[in-house]
Amino acid sequence: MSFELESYVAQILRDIQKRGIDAIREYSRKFDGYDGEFLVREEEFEEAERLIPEEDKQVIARIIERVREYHEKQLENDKLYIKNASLYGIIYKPIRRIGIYVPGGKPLPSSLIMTGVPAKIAGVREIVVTIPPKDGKVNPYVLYVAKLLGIKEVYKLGGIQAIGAMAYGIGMKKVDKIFGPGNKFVNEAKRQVFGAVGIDSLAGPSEIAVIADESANKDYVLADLISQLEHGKDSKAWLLTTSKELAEYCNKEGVKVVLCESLEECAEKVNEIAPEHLEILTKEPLKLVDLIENAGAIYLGEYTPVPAADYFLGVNHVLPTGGAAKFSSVLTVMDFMKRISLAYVSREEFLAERYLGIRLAEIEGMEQHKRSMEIRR
Ligand SMILES: NC(=O)c1ccc[n+]([C@@H]2O[C@H](COP(=O)([O-])OP(=O)(O)OC[C@H]3O[C@@H](n4cnc5c(N)ncnc54)[C@H](O)[C@@H]3O)[C@@H](O)[C@H]2O)c1
Ligand SMILES: N[C@H](CO)Cc1c[nH]c[nH+]1
Ligand SMILES: [Zn+2]
Repeated sequence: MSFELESYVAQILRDIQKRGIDAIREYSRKFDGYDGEFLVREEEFEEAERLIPEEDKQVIARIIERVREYHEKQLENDKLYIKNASLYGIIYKPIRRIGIYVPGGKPLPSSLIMTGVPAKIAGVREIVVTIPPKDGKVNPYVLYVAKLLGIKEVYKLGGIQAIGAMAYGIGMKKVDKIFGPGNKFVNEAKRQVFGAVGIDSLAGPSEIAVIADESANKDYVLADLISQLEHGKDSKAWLLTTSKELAEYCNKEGVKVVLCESLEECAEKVNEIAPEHLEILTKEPLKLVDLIENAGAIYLGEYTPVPAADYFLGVNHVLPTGGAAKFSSVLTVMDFMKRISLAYVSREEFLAERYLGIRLAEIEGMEQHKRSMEIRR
């Protein structure tokens, strides 16, 4: 992230905090050419539903089913155990109110499926969606997906102003955590509002890295690299290969080609990049997986191209970019939940073990902590 981008976004967010809805309206006019009501009306949902052909409704239903099937397996049970008649553990609770940003430069209903489905599985009660309008309207497929998922609060808001509105509660009730991908402005705004709200990850402009050897189909490799560049000029594509012929074939605008001595060297370079997606198209792709430490998602073999994962495999396509895969992960159901630690201690354990706490309180000079443990009978 550049210093210019950071200060540009900070200035807009500060203005939104200071001037509230007036600033939101102004930026909406300026960046999205929109000057109307932000909240989508029931008639607009109905109109969107009418516009969608029956076959597309079936495609969407089937994709939602596949995404649901994959994500349901991620739901974790509370982890509790009993020791000395005491109860210890971790319990999970859904976040109460979340905001989902749906990209709208090129509207991506698939991104609402990828965020809305796991949110529902987690049991989130209140879901707000924002998406930049085009010619004053929200993409009908996005509204249709929202309707299928039971999401009623959809706002015609995009970019930094959408993130500011959700984070500071302007023109809507404030959310607890913001989810969803977006361009560099959205991503930087999410980074800056972290603290006022939670965020899922830094899921910015799309990226792909491919590790391939001489066994890979050249056309497949090139098509996959170029697929992610289609998202926009900030997207990135790297090819790491041991094949000179493939390197030459894929040496096209926007593709950074790195010719390596070995597949191990390819893996090392990938770990430095920490790409959003990594495809491995080698004779034995599974053998390389152990060497990869940093990637948002790893897809193996000829029949797992990134676009398949973007749309229908069921795996989540909201992934960290810009090197954030070094410290964060693909979106899962558990990102929509909080962990709460739980303990219910028995008298006998407390009395037998409290000398530990009392001594540590003495070491730290915490008289009142010590007293709280000492006075119990
Ligand atoms: N990492 C992931 O998981 C993932 C998944 C899907 C999509 N993506 C990425 O999401 C992005 C979607 O981008 P998009 O542009 O299509 O939609 P977007 O909704 O993210 O951004 C469009 C909005 O940006 C704002 N904007 C544009 N120019 C601006 C400017 N100069 N100053 C301030 N605000 C400005 C406008 O409000 C506009 O509505 C792509 O980069 C794509 O690669 C990432
Ligand atoms: N490739 C994107 C994630 O970086 C997801 C997506 C949505 N639509 C098309 N592609
Ligand atoms: Zn994509």
